[in-house]
This record gives sequence, C-alpha cells and structure tokens, in this order.
Amino acid sequence: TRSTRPQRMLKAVQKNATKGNPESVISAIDYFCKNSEWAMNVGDEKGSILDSVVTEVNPSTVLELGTYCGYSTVRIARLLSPGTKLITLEFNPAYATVARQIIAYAGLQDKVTQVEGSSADLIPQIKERFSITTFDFIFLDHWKDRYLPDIKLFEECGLLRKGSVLLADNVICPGAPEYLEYVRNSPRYESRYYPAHLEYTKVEDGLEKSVFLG
Ligand SMILES: Cc1cc(-c2n[nH]c(CCNC(=O)c3cc(-c4ccc(F)cc4)cc(O)c3O)n2)ccn1
Ligand SMILES: [Mg+2]
Repeated sequence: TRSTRPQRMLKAVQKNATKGNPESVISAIDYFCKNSEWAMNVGDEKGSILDSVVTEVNPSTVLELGTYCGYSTVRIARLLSPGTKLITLEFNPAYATVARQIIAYAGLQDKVTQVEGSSADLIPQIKERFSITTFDFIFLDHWKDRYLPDIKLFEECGLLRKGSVLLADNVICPGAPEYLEYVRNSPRYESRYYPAHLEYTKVEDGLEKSVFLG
C-alpha cells in the first residue's frame, strides 16, 4: 500500500540528515516540506521564534501538545539543559511512530518522553504519572479547538506557576480565536503576539506567548 506523508518525511530524514545531528534533521525536514510535500511542522520561520523563547525560558519542565512527526520536539529538545526532559503528546499513533524514529535519528530520545493519547485525558494524569508539580514551558500545537479548554485544564490541575510560559502555534491559521480572546483579556496572563506565516507558505500566521501571572 502507498506510504504516508510522515513515512516519506522519515525516509527523507534518513537519506539527507546525519544521525545524531539535530540541526541536519531540522534542515532535512524543512527541505522536504519546501521541495517535495507540505506538512504541518511548525517550520523554520516560526521555529526560530520557538527557539528564542525556549532559550529565554531555559525550562526545567516542558510539555508539548501535538508531536506530529517530532520536528518541534527536536527543535526544543536540542536546546534543553543536560538532564532536562520534555513530555510530548500525540493523538495519532501513526504520527507517533514516525516521530519516535525521527527523534531517535536526531539522537534526542533520552531527552524526550513520548505519550500517545488526547490532551483531555492526559493533562489530569500528569502530576501523578510524571511527578511534575508545574511546567516552566508549554508548547500548544495540537487541535486548535482544544487550546482554550486545555489552558483552563492546566489552571484547574495546578500545572501552572507564576512565570509559566505558554507558546501557541497557529493562532491565526488554522486559528484559535477563543483562546486568543481568553489569554489577551484575562488578568491572569501577559500575552504577546509574534507575527509570522503558516509553515512553508505566505499565509499569515503567528505564535502567541502567554505568561501566567499566578
Ligand atoms: C486532542 C489532542 C490532539 C493532539 C494532536 N496531535 N497531533 C496534532 C496535530 C495538530 N496540528 C494541526 O492540526 C495543525 C494543522 C495545520 C494546518 C492544516 C491544514 C491547513 F490547510 C493549514 C494548517 C498547521 C499546523 O501548524 C498544525 O499544528 N494534534 C494531541 C493530543 N490531544
Ligand atoms: Mg502547528
């Protein structure tokens, strides 16, 4: 049967990247998406903004919602201090299987805990399952209609502390209007918009960074 797009992306990484070299894995995926097939990785333009926020926060505890093929997982994990691990959640098992192989190819498997399932199910289990009190950094890149209910779930589950940083992809395209309205109008968050474009296109998109004020 015909291969899937994530499988073709993995083949491109194995062909064009150097094992154990995260930068080459990132470049190989961006090359594939620009020259062969568009895919919903955060991409290089928004990825550079992600890099700068992760570097600024230098988090000890990290959660990513929406692993997809592991592109942003690799971008984040390569910047973490030694001994720091990130938890990444993917809903689609086929995506998770490809992500596991791409993350391993980059040599970052020891810095990543991959979980399969839905955010609504996982978030309430996090404290218990992973001995986490609060997150320093959360990257929201999952189903766009889950951004708002999940940020409320983070609050209810006590997973945020004063200074926790949430960075949300796709707030313009496909869009998360209710989420934007919430973080921009809530007195409990300080929000800032980083304009960019939908990965590998000229379509307007951007990242919203929101700091929890406690
Ligand atoms: C409920 C739950 C869900 C998850 C979960 N796991 N994996 C994902 C992927 C979600 N991502 C996207 O849908 C996405 C889409 C586009 C897009 C597509 C088509 C267009 F035309 C234009 C833009 C662009 C992007 O950048 C995206 O990120 N969610 C994990 C856990 N719990
Ligand atoms: Mg995205």
